[in-house]
Amino acid sequence: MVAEEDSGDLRKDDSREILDRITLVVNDTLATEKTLSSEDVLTAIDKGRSEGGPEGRHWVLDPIDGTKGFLRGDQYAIALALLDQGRVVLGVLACPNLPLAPIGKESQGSDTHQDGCLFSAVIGEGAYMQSLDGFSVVKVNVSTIENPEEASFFESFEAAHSSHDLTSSIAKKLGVKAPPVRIDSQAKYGALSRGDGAIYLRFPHAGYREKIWDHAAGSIVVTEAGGVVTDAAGNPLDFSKGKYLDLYKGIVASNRQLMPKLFKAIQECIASSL
Ligand SMILES: Nc1ncnc2c1ncn2[C@@H]1O[C@H](COP(=O)(O)O)[C@@H](O)[C@H]1OP(=O)(O)O
Ligand SMILES: [Mg+2]
Repeated sequence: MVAEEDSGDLRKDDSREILDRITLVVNDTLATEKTLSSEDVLTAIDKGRSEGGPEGRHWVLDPIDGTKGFLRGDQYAIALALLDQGRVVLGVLACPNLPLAPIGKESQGSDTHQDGCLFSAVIGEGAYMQSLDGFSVVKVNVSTIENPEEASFFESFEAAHSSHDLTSSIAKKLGVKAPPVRIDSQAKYGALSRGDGAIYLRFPHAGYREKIWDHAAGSIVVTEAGGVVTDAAGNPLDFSKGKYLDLYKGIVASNRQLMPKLFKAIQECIASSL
């Protein structure tokens, strides 16, 4: 398993109390007769130390994606994906604070006010959403919008995670009328997969390297919903290189119809920002 966290901090002396609390929660949650010790819990966390790569199968886990959103009480996600020979073949994305009803659009008179969505996708089988309590499974599809002026786009809430200036110049060039929808975590991929918006733009600042656990589950949910996820040069994301993604500039996700115009605007805006 390739996972974001290890047990390093929990093994420190001053973490004893929090480790005891975590061990209690784990034992309350697991449906097993056996009671785990704190050491068992630490050992289980450290099973996430695999480096991934092009061979065999690897689970890829981000237990809390969008830590900033989680702490603010906004959006976050629990993201799990399966790599087979370096390719994402399955993804599950839990978004406990994402409304089941569409976000980022004019109110559509929905009477659903429930929060908590679970997105899932298996390669070749489409993408699905259900409520976190396991009801109402629906197939999801990305937006079919072709005119960029009618498209709305998602980006990071945190300006430190993605350049809001660059996305704003891209949106302006495309004639996008709606303001950006800024939310944390891979919940953006989930919302995109059900057509809440039509574009997701992510341009981390120079020097930041994207990790596979931040995109594996989200990207298969979007591609199985009919969307496209690439870097800013149109290259597909390559999950076979270990923990990191080698990207040109950033990540772009949208529907097929919008991609040509989107790339043209992206190239022009990147060129004029250099
Ligand atoms: N400086 C950074 N630039 C881009 N992404 C970052 C940066 N620091 C952390 N992240 C990661 O970006 C992802 C969330 O970004 P966003 O919510 O803006 O989409 C998270 O995986 C977060 O890590 P983490 O999972 O530890 O929260
Ligand atoms: Mg993350």
